[in-house]
Amino acid sequence: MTHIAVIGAGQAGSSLVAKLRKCGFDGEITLIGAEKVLPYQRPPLSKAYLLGEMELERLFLRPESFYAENNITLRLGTKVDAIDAAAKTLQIGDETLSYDQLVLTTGSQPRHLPAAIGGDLGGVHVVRDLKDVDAMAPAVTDGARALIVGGGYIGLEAAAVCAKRGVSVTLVEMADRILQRVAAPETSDYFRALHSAQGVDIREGVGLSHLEGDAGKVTCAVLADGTRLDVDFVVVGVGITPASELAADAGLEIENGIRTDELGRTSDPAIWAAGDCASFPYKGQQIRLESVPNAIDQAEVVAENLLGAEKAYVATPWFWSDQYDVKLQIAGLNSGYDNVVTRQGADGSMSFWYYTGDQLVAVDAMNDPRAYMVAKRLIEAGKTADKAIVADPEADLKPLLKA
Ligand SMILES: NC(=O)c1ccc[n+]([C@@H]2O[C@H](COP(=O)([O-])OP(=O)(O)OC[C@H]3O[C@@H](n4cnc5c(N)ncnc54)[C@H](O)[C@@H]3O)[C@@H](O)[C@H]2O)c1
Repeated sequence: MTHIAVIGAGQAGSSLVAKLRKCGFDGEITLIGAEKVLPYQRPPLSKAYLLGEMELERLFLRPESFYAENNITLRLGTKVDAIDAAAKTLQIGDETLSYDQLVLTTGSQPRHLPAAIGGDLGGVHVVRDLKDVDAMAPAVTDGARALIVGGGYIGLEAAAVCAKRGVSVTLVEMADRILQRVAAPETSDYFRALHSAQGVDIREGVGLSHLEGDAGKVTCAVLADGTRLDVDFVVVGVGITPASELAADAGLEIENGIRTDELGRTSDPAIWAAGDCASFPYKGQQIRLESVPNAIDQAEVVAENLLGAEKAYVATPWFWSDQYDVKLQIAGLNSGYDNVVTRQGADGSMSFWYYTGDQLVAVDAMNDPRAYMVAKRLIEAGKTADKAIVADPEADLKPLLKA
């Protein structure tokens, strides 16, 4: 019987095995995950779960019974030590497990601050896994003082939760503006103002020099400009690196993560990859997307291709982030844009529409689901939006879809 093994039991791995069964695959499936918990959703970790407003069980993507009922062997708390691509086996401690097809959905690892600058002190937290948030949550109390390093999604979402809990927050962003990896300056300005209004002290263009501690626990942060801040805890949100070591050691091609073709196949014909760890061709580039929608969509396409569909993965990038009562929704990738149209919506909602010439390439929408939905559909269809209509707050956007 054909055996498909999947390494990595996160969003991509869980979606992939479910899709295999949905497509009628009746061979053997093994889903291997290093963490001991059932596959869970990560987005609530830096929001509702950190706030203590979401139970652990509600994080699980599927109940345990799902895997049993679908005859999927779940091997949690299991670390794969090596892949022997020639022999088509996995080394797990003393055990050797054979596969016919292998999928790598190994995700990514958070970057840590180096130990040399105090990154290993107690009270210094990353936000990636359940255990990270469980370790940090008790520190998030009224009156505590926090330094957040990094003004990306993790840093800003953590800042919002901390501020809501009465923590006094300073956030340092090394680049000249927050959210520079994912959004344009207009959106950075919007979120800077939002956080400032909640009392978060955002400092851009300044990095962290080092952390100081007492009895192994962080007490003080020294910024690159010499500023000293007394702190009770530190949140580190300085990005992630794709988990590609196993693949590299197995001799697979690595390029910005595990390199795949448009089908999701790596340089070894029996090994596939999907999610945060995988790079794939997109409009002439080899890109990697760090998002839940990408993890699901790519994994599902790989599942179909494992069964012979030969279907190219066509990414339609979209992202979201919740901060305070603002929902940011992003459609498309704004790389290469050269002009922006601002649309003021009702009740303080807003959207920024990015164009290359007259071609719409991306939209950031704040509390404006309609603008987001219309833009996403236009971008997916390769269409554009008349700038005068976009800029007119009274104009209905829906007719743009019919243009
Ligand atoms: N809502 C969402 O979509 C969401 C929410 C949380 C996390 N995530 C994902 O989790 C991953 C990690 O998020 P993240 O925010 O850590 O990564 P990120 O790459 O989005 O942001 C990291 C930020 O840290 C800054 N930085 C790096 N080194 C620094 C330093 N030494 N001092 C100060 N600033 C520094 C960078 O300039 C960058 O702005 C990403 O893939 C992200 O997309 C997504």
